[in-house]
Amino acid sequence: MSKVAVITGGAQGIGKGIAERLGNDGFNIVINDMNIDLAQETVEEFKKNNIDAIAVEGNVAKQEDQFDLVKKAVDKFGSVDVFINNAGIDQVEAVEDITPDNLDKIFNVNVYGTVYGTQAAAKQMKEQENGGKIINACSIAGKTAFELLGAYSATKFAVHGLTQVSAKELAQFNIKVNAYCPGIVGTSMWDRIDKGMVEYKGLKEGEAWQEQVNGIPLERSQTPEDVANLVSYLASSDADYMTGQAINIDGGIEVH
Ligand SMILES: NC(=O)c1ccc[n+]([C@@H]2O[C@H](COP(=O)([O-])OP(=O)(O)OC[C@H]3O[C@@H](n4cnc5c(N)ncnc54)[C@H](O)[C@@H]3O)[C@@H](O)[C@H]2O)c1
Repeated sequence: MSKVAVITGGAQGIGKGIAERLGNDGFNIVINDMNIDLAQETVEEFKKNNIDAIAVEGNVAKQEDQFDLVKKAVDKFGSVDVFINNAGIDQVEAVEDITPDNLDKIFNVNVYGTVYGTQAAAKQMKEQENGGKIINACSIAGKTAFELLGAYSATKFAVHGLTQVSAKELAQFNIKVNAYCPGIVGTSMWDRIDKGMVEYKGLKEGEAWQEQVNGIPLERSQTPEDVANLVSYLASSDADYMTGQAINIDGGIEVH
C-alpha cells in the first residue's frame, strides 16, 4: 500500500511544491488549507498528473481541526506516514510596533499550529507499526535575526525548539521529527513581506525582495521545488536515522 503524506497549508507555495514532489515520490497526498477552493484546485491539478490526493479544509491553529485532518487522512488512505507542519503566516513589523493582536495571531498559527499538528500526527503514528515522520517548516529566521521580522522570527525559533523536543520525546515510538529552514522563496508570503518592508523602509515595490536576493551566494532566489528536494529526502527511508535536525536550504545565505 502507498504511504500517506499530509501537508498543512498545501494549497500553494512551498506546501504545494512539497505535496507535488511527495506525490511524484509515490505518496498518497492529503492537503490541508484554510483556502479550500485553492486546495481543491491543487488536488485536481495533481490528479491530472496521476497523484492520488484529497483536500481537507481546516485551520491549523485549532486543535480539533488538526485531529479531524488526521482522521480524514486515515479514513481515506489508511495511515499517516508523514505529517508536514507547513502552514505559516508572516508579519513585517519593528519589535516596538508589534501589537498584542498580531502577536496572538502569528503565534496561534506558527507555534500553536505546529504543536497541535504534532499532537494529532503523533497519536496516529504511535498506533502504526512503522511509526512515522513529522517535518516542520522552520526558516533561516528561526536561527538568525532578520530586521523587521521579530514576531515571525520568534515563532520560527519556537518551531526550532519544538522540533528538537518532539524528536527526543517521540524517538521511542519510531517517530522522527525534523525541520526545513528555507531562505528567500518566491511565494505569496514574500509578496507580502516585500510590501511590508517597502512601507517601512520607503523603498519601491520589489526592492526589498531584490535586496535579499542580491545577498544569496548561489545568485538566485529559491523555488518551492528547492525546498521539496530536501523534504523528499527527510520523508524517505534514507533519513531513517535522522531526527531533531533543522536543516538550512537557502542557497548559502546562512551557514551554521
Ligand atoms: N516563502 C519563504 O521565503 C519562506 C522562507 C522560510 C520559511 N517559510 C515557511 O514555509 C511555510 C510555507 O510558506 P509559503 O511561502 O509557501 O507561504 P504562502 O503564504 O505562500 O502559503 C501558505 C499557505 O498556508 C495556508 N494557511 C495559512 N494559514 C493557515 C492556517 N491557519 N491553517 C491552514 N492553512 C493556512 C494559506 O492559505 C496558504 O495556502 C511557512 O511556514 C513559512 O513560514 C517560507
